[in-house]
Amino acid sequence: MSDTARQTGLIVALDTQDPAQAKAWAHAVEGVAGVIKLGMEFAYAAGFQAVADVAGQRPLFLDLKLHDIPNTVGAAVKALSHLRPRMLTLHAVGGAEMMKAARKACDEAFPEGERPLLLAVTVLTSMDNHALAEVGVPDDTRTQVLRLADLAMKSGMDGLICSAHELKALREALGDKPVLVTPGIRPAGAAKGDQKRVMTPAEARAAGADWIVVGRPITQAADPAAAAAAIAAELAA
Ligand SMILES: O=C(O)c1cc(=O)[nH]c(=O)n1[C@@H]1O[C@H](COP(=O)(O)O)[C@@H](O)[C@H]1O
Repeated sequence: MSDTARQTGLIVALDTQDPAQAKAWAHAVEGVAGVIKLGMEFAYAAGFQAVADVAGQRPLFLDLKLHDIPNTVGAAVKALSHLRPRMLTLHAVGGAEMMKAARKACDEAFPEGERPLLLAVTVLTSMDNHALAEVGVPDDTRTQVLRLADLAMKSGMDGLICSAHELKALREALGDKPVLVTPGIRPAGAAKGDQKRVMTPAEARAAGADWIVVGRPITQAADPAAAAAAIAAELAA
């Protein structure tokens, strides 16, 4: 698929502990965000009934970044299936057996199809080469992302979480099939915060992202609806 033909969607990360705030943000980005993301901050603070309440009929990216032994991760995937997420994350460094267990559990929990996309987190966008070296990985971020991406796709994952910096290399190595989702997105001039490997929405689209994930540049803006609309316009330009 050529870069110009690719549609890149916007996922808005509703990172808060407050269900009323999450609902307000979800409402503000209605029609602009293709998917809303609720993660561990919200689920741990507000609980899974609140996750279901905020998501309602909206497509949900449930970002819990599962990482445990295969039996536990498989059981967790089944336990979460009632939420019917559109996307679910797990850490690729959990290994092939863990990812295969997640995929098996997912197939069993959704026998009719329509199962969540399983997305493997490669190297967090908050990490750089130095941070990788600190956890014992001597390779650079790109090499490690490509290694984990290959393992993830061989282990039944549908897609990958990566930074926009690795998109071109991933497309070259793996083609169009993997769903590539990129956080660490910052509109020009926005504060990076704790993110290290960042790109603008337009750059991520040009590099081959299927979805970008944006949190604080929208949720902490004076007008979240306008901020989301501006990013969507940048993706559509
Ligand atoms: O899995 C994720 O969504 C994720 C992976 C990653 O490598 N980096 C990353 O930032 N995220 C998530 O993407 C969102 C980014 O938020 P902002 O930095 O506020 O735009 C947060 O909810 C993170 O949990």
